[in-house]
Amino acid sequence: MSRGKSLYDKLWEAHVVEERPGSPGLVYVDLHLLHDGTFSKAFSILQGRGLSVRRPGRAVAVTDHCVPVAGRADMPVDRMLPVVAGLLKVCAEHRIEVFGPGDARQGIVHVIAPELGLTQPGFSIICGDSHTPTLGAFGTLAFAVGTTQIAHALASQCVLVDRLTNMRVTVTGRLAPGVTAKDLILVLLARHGVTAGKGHAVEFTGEGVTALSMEERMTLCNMAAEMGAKVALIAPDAKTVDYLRGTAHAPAAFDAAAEDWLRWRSDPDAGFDRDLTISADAVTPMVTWGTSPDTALPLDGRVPEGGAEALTYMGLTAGQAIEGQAVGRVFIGSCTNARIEDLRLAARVLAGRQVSPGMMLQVVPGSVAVRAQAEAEGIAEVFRRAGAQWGEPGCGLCVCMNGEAAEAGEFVASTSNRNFPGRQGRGARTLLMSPATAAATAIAGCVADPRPYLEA
Ligand SMILES: CC(C)[C@H](C(=O)O)[C@@H](O)C(=O)O
Ligand code: SF4
Repeated sequence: MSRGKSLYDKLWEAHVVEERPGSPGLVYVDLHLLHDGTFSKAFSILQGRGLSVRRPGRAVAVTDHCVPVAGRADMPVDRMLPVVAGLLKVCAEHRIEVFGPGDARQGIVHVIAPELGLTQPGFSIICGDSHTPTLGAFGTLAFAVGTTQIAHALASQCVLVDRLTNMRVTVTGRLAPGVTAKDLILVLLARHGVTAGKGHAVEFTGEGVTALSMEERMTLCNMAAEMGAKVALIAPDAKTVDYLRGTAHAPAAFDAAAEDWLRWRSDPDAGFDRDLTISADAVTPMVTWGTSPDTALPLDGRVPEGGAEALTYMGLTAGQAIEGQAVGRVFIGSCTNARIEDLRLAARVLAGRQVSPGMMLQVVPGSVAVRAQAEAEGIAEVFRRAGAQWGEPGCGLCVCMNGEAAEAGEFVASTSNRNFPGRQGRGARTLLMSPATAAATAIAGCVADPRPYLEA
């Protein structure tokens, strides 16, 4: 009996140019996103082969990984890391549009691509960055590529990629107040591990997903990458259409396009190779204790036995409570949680309060647009009054590719997506959590539950 097609199958079939049994498929790329963290070698390959960029108008570049996020306002580009000027130069040479420092469209690639309406349902988008599945929240076939594939795509507007199998994660129920999409994905990771989505395109579906805002959906799809998923997907609906309406790159015939977008969904009888279900009602605020994103536990949990190496790195003891763990620095930022709703939530916790003495709280908005919005809404002022550093858009302390880093041994409460050893500085200890929990932690000086602050 023939079974229906999944959203992934449909997107694949709409973009695959050539497919032979046992070989990767040749997939056409509607949009190629480039950033300052991974472009350089790919352009060298191109140059070495004497090739030019086939469709410069179908590529967009942005500086995010390597730009400073503090004191940037009047800084000349040549005082930043050389790679920043390098990206601007190579893009000028190849006539690729680039959003550099000072550009109103600048921000973290996965934040600006949706914000500008560059991400649309039914598109195929690639980027040399593992968190590209974030864009799948729009029903977009978005996936990460490596250096060679970047070069191939620049030269041909196509990439060779293996077809994935289908996985479905059904989310029932709804998240409780003070509990976020970040907590939901951390529960999924804790339960199913960092390889749960390996080889699969993961479609999130169910009441718990439709109830999420577009920004929360992006958080979910962003960290599907931590489950090993190359592609994450959510079927477009009215919220998707509303989000994209009025964006800079929204189609001119918007209503007709929107109608077309809504057909991007899995058939009711589509088959999935793996099926998981999770209840959103039961999710509570989560925090990681170890050195991979699946080492997550509820705030009232205790650090588990085992994982001796992780415990040594983290300086934690099996059996200890995680709530109340002292923290030196809080980072609210990254492509996981630096959109306006994340900042609004953090500001609700911080309003009228002060960060704990000696605590460093850095708030780094995901884009220039998010930053301006936060200024306009008075949220930036809430952060400043609380004693936070209010940064300029970029990846910043999420990955430390811009020269900034936390200190060895320092505990960093972070709204980012990875807690690998050395990720936020050599010897630095990352605790992943939601923006609400991070804000509460900044006030308390130790890992703290945001819910009492939100109720008060
Ligand atoms: C620099 C880049 C290649 C890297 C990625 O691919 O994800 C970075 O964004 C990260 O989050 O680790
Ligand atoms: S914010 Fe972090 S996870 Fe996201 S693209 Fe930048 S470095 Fe990667």
